[in-house]
Amino acid sequence: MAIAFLSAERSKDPNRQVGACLVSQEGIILGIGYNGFPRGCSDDKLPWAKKSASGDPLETKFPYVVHAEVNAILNTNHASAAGQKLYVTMFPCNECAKIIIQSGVSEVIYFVEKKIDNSAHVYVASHKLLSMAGVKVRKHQPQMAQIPIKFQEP
Ligand SMILES: O=c1ccn([C@H]2C[C@H](O)[C@@H](COP(=O)(O)O)O2)c(=O)[nH]1
Ligand SMILES: [Zn+2]
Repeated sequence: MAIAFLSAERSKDPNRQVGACLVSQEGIILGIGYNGFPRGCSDDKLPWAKKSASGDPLETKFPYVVHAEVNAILNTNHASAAGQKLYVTMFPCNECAKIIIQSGVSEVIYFVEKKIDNSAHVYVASHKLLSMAGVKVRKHQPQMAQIPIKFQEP
């Protein structure tokens, strides 16, 4: 989970930084991801807005951003995601739940569940899909409140 949080730090989303880390049953890190625009799509040329004044959805981030869970699975090195565990800083949306299921991930460990707003149905659908598909889901029980990182003096 610490790696997922460190990965989230790389997200340019001003409103929500999400990180994910795919880990083998033996604890080997297989893939890391955070929410961001696709390769080659500039962070400065696409909108990070959550809402647009004009109401045009193309002026928001949603049509363009790749979710952290998808990036972690796609960034997986040679190993398959099947049977592995996905640590994610926020409970996955329904679209990520579909990718998680189809890639064969066996367990999702999440840190927080998004505060229910107008997208509540999305997370209800996630729970329904993951449960029906037999993917284990649990909330992470942190052992510490922060990740102390001390960079060694050169
Ligand atoms: O499953 C998910 C759901 C959302 N995200 C990312 C995608 C966006 O960059 C933000 C959206 O959060 P808002 O609170 O609506 O700003 O979160 C993700 O990576 N995975
Ligand atoms: Zn998602």
